[in-house]
Amino acid sequence: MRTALVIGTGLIGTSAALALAGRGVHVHLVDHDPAQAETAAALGAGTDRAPEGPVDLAIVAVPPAHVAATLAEAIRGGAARGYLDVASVKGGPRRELEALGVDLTTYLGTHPMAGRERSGPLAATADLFEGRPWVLTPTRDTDTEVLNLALELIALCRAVPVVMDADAHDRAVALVSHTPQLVSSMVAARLQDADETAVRLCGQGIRDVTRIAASDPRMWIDILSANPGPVADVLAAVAADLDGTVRALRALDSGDDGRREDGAAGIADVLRRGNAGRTRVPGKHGSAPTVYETVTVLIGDQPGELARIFADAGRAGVNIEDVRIEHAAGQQAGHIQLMIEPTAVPSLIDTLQERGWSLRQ
Ligand SMILES: NC(=O)c1ccc[n+]([C@@H]2O[C@H](COP(=O)([O-])OP(=O)(O)OC[C@H]3O[C@@H](n4cnc5c(N)ncnc54)[C@H](O)[C@@H]3O)[C@@H](O)[C@H]2O)c1
Ligand SMILES: O=C(O)C(=O)C[C@]1(C(=O)O)C=C[C@@H](O)C=C1
Repeated sequence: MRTALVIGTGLIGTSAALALAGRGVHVHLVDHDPAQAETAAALGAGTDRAPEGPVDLAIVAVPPAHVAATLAEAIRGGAARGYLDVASVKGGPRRELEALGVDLTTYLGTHPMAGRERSGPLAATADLFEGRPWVLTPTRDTDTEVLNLALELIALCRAVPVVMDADAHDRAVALVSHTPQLVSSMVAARLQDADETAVRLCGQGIRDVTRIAASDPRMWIDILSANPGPVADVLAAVAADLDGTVRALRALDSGDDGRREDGAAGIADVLRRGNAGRTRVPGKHGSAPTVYETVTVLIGDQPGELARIFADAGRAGVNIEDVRIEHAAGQQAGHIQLMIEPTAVPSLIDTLQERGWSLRQ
């Protein structure tokens, strides 16, 4: 692929453009808000000048409700040899395109399973898709050329291609993406009017559960409107668990020993099923889940602390698999949690203690 056109230069469009531009593809950037395309160009994602002729691949990265109309216009205008979209839902946009009577042989519906709770080009990064699944939904009519262009895009973004049927994709993301978004929003919504004395105690648990509650509601209204049935099915199952859990907690709160025992069994059941589900979440880069050990270290809120601790971990020969930072309320310090292979724990602890770091249990 030598040339590409990205239509919609927000988080996803600009991230793909940055990856392509960084690997030598000439990328043109278009957005219905020209300031967004200008920002993406200033970040090094390509040029905001229109291409002079058809490009190799057009990537449509606009909100789901605008995907079909944007694609139809690009296909009818002959903007590219192949066209794909990256929307979070696949069945609806394809049916809308079919209804518009567009020739769909050069079109492929795709969905990278990577993103962030922030929107716009300034949130984009060239490595957003690295190691992440990128779903392709070809049909019998899809041209081999557009399939090959999509595979090249995915390889250039260092993602992992996964081929699926569009409706099966929508049912899968209802479970692993769309319902989690709603549940995160509902937990975060409890905080809206909560007392400040409670909110200032927020620790890592609630940060983990509510990160995606900061996502753009307009985008999610679009996504959920295009996948309401499958999401309602999963949410109904969650609601049944919620009902059972409330009943178990009420029983635990009663004065009757038998009811309390039943309540404890109900709570244990949901927690154990949660453990079992969590072990099925793939690890970094889509590999089999790995259980890491966490080493927690106190860090000061001053320049260079993170660089210093990473350098000391490097000195211990330890690969940091994941990292989290928790800032202590009202203090010039915080905790950094370093997730590492269990066998590396003794050597990391020894080195960090030698280098004067304060470790926490
Ligand atoms: N945010 C995520 O985590 C994520 C992950 C994977 C896929 N997606 C999908 O990627 C697409 C883009 O999402 P995003 O997070 O980058 O959103 P975003 O809000 O960051 O960017 C969308 C961009 O599209 C532009 N736009 C809107 N309508 C347009 C039109 N008709 N023509 C041209 N430009 C238009 C907007 O000005 C904006 O710059 C969506 O379809 C979304 O479902 C999002
Ligand atoms: O990590 C996040 O912030 C995301 O919400 C990303 C996420 C997801 O659910 O995994 C959200 C929607 C997209 O369609 C794909 C990815």
